[in-house]
Amino acid sequence: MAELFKVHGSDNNFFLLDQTALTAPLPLATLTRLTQRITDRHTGLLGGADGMLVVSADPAAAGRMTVINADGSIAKMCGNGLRTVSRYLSEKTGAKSFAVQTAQARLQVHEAPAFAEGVPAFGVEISPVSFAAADLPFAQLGHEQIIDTVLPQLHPTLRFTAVAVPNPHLIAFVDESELKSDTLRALGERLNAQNPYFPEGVNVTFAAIEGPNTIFARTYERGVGFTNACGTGMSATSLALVLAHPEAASLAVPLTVYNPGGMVNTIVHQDDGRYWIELIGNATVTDQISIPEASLKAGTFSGASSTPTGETTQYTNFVEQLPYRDIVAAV
Ligand SMILES: N[C@H](CCC[C@H](N)C(=O)O)C(=O)O
Repeated sequence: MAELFKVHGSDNNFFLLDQTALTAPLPLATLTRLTQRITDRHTGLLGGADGMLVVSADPAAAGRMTVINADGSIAKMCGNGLRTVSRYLSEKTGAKSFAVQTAQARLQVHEAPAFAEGVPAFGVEISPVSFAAADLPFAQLGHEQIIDTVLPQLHPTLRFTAVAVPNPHLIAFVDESELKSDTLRALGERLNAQNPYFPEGVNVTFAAIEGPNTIFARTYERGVGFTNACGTGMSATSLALVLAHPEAASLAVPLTVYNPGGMVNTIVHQDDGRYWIELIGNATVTDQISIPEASLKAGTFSGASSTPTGETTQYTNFVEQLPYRDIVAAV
């Protein structure tokens, strides 16, 4: 029997598979098929998920994380997922601070103080950061870089920032009524269908500034649709906030980012002219799954059986006392 875990960061939920525990690693095509099936919200396992996190061996890091979106596309990174992979590797190796290899970068991670009883937390590095059109990519918008800029092709008045961290993100700061409206869905759907502006799709985040160093963020994700939270999205939004709204946030000062699934802290750093963001938040394991390795090899989850860990209750208690539950109820 092989083992799988259902995990989440800010309720952005995933299946986590450690390939090193299998008799042989699965080919990418099998992993993709398995992800599409197991994450399906109607026919998948345990109500499906937003994607799959695959852990493999790496010669220069505690492990390597591959991120597969629910639709089978590959993501360059996943901030909420990396916290759960960090917890998994920390419990496996005993290390509290180490590096994890991702598609484009080797990122530093560390255990952080728990957010609440039974709500363990990890801090992860989000980098590299780029505003270059080629790195998102975007085209035909009339700009080399998009920082706090009106893009009439997309919306008559909203001001956008586009940044790769390295996942591609498009961000707008909006008021709470716009945050709750259907504008985000319409824009997310449009920019993730065939379109001339973001030919490879883009994660779209709307955020409301709630006070000094405090925002509420919602993301429509490339390859998934609406998720409860997007870790790289909240990190990119924190950087956009520092650049576009210096009255609300500054470099090196912790920010609190609320989201429909919970909250995280972020710190935007600039070292030697290079931006990077620290993302700190829960790393929760909700279920332990045992599954025949033959099923995994066939790209299916037949014969899987699961046991809840009990962490869901503690996480729910933590989330219920957070502010802005009225926004969560509305979106
Ligand atoms: N939810 C993830 C990001 C997934 C990104 C993905 N949707 C893409 O860029 O393809 C996070 O916590 O950072």
